[in-house]
Amino acid sequence: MTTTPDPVAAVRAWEYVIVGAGSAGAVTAARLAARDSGNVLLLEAGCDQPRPRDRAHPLADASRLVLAGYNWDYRANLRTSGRLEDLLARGRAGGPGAAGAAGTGAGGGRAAARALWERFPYQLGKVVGGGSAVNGAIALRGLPRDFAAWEAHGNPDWSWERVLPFYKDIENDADFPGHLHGDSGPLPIRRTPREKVHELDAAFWEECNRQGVADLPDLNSGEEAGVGPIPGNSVDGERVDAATAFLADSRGLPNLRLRTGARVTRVLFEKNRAVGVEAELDGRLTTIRARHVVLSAGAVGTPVVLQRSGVGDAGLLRALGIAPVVDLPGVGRNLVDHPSVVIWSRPADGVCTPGLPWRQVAARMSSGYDGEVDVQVGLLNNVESHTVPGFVDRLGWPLVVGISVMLMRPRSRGRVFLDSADPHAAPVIELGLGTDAEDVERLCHGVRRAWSFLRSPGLASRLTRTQFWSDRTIASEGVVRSGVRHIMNPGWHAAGSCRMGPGTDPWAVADQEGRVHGTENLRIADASLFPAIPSAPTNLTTLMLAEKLARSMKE
Ligand SMILES: Cc1cc2nc3c(=O)[nH]c(=O)nc-3n(C[C@H](O)[C@H](O)[C@H](O)COP(=O)(O)OP(=O)(O)OC[C@H]3O[C@@H](n4cnc5c(N)ncnc54)[C@H](O)[C@@H]3O)c2cc1C
Repeated sequence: MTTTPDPVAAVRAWEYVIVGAGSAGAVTAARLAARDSGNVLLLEAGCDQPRPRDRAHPLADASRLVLAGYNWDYRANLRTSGRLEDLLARGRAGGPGAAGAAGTGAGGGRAAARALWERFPYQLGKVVGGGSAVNGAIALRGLPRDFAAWEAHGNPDWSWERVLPFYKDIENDADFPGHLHGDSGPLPIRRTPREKVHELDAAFWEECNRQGVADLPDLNSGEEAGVGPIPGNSVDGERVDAATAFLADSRGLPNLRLRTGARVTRVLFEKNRAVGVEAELDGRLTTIRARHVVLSAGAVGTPVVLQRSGVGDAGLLRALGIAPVVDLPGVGRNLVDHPSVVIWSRPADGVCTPGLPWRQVAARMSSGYDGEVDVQVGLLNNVESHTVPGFVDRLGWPLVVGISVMLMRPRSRGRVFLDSADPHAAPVIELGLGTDAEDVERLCHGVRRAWSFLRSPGLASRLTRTQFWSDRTIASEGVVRSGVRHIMNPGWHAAGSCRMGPGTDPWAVADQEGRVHGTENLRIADASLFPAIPSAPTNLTTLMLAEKLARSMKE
């Protein structure tokens, strides 16, 4: 039987192959293709979005997250196990089979009855638009101090002054046109006016003011404490994801090809020069040649593709039987996400309605651990309880309201790695939340602060019951600490697993233009590059990063 080769494999060599059509991949592909810079192939493991897109379609509905249907079915260990160390020991001892089976370390081998924290649903986006197509459409920038940290990691091109023009280039901020904001970029940014916020959000806002948290009408400027409307990339309740904002207008370009159902298994090298990728196209293994390969597979996908290609910790690669191309121990390390604690309550009848906005107001403030502005607090409103992972629904509450405390700059770090060379093996994701004791202490203080908001008359009168927490549990330091450790969850803001920095940094994977150390013609452009997680959800910063990197690729 003869089979016709897939058209994308029949091209002799693409100028650029971009792996992953998520937030960063959509921007990178659109920007590269808009310049007449040769042919660009964008490969996405997931499916395309329906076009035209119905307003009621889950990918369009910004009132809720999309956690099924357009997602990777990953499970994350919220802590760490000894599994990676087992593999590294095996690699040092001489390769596959040299030591016991992987997964025998602390916490690694207990297959049965694993607690939620060991297999937390970590449903990153698997669709054109990636995370931006399934997320909460919160469009908060990082703070100037975050980029001081990026600079301190040896990336002088990423100071606040140097990133601000790129935030502005991507934004169309209708509320604050002016020198600090863009008003003609592809991404619409809107806030709910105070008089239109939901009664629960209004009560939260008032209580913030009463407790001395000042109004901050524009949370995308400055870095001081304050409360205000959340900037969002949705218009009239419709999510405007990266595919809609950046890719839609480029789809017709003759030099851009989007191929969905294309899961890249590895980068192909001649010595250390990337010459293409191997991908499963609708399940069929295919070789695609390219002069430049850009990995935009996200903070889980990118390190895993690198490891499978022989770029990573040589000890790990040897343990898996993968021939090392470049020994880069930082690949998959420094994984970080924002830990949050959510206190769930049942609203009084008639207060909440499914389909109404779920995030409208946020406050950044000090938890009280020290003077630092270290937590973001806000309500998760109008939430249907079946959409909350791990919600103990014995209580039978169909609708819930959460007050969420998110740690803005966690110190804890996790890792993502392969424990098998099988191209279909799922990555091991260990988020390491709370491995740094200070993170736990800050969250404990933040939870007490959130409790004081919840007990205010404006909120308490609209809520009937609260899950787990009470005045008594909050008064006990031990209970709060143990509660925080057990309830803390990630924000699906995976970042940092291939951090950028100079070659002198042993944990850096790419330079500040995204070029993978020790290789040629191979770049990264996605949230895995973040040297430190921004103090806010990560999408807007990922889009800004891709905009800036695409500019440098074009020069
Ligand atoms: C449920 C959820 C809620 C969130 N809420 C918010 C929010 O409200 N605000 C905010 O700012 N941020 C939010 N985030 C985070 C934000 O969306 C991400 O930080 C951002 O999308 C990361 O962009 P990226 O380009 O690095 O990766 P992604 O957008 O994840 O893109 C990676 C793409 O690569 C594809 N891919 C992966 N591996 C392969 C492979 N081997 N071959 C081919 N394709 C591959 C994936 O399918 C995906 O489409 C949320 C994320 C999730 C998942």
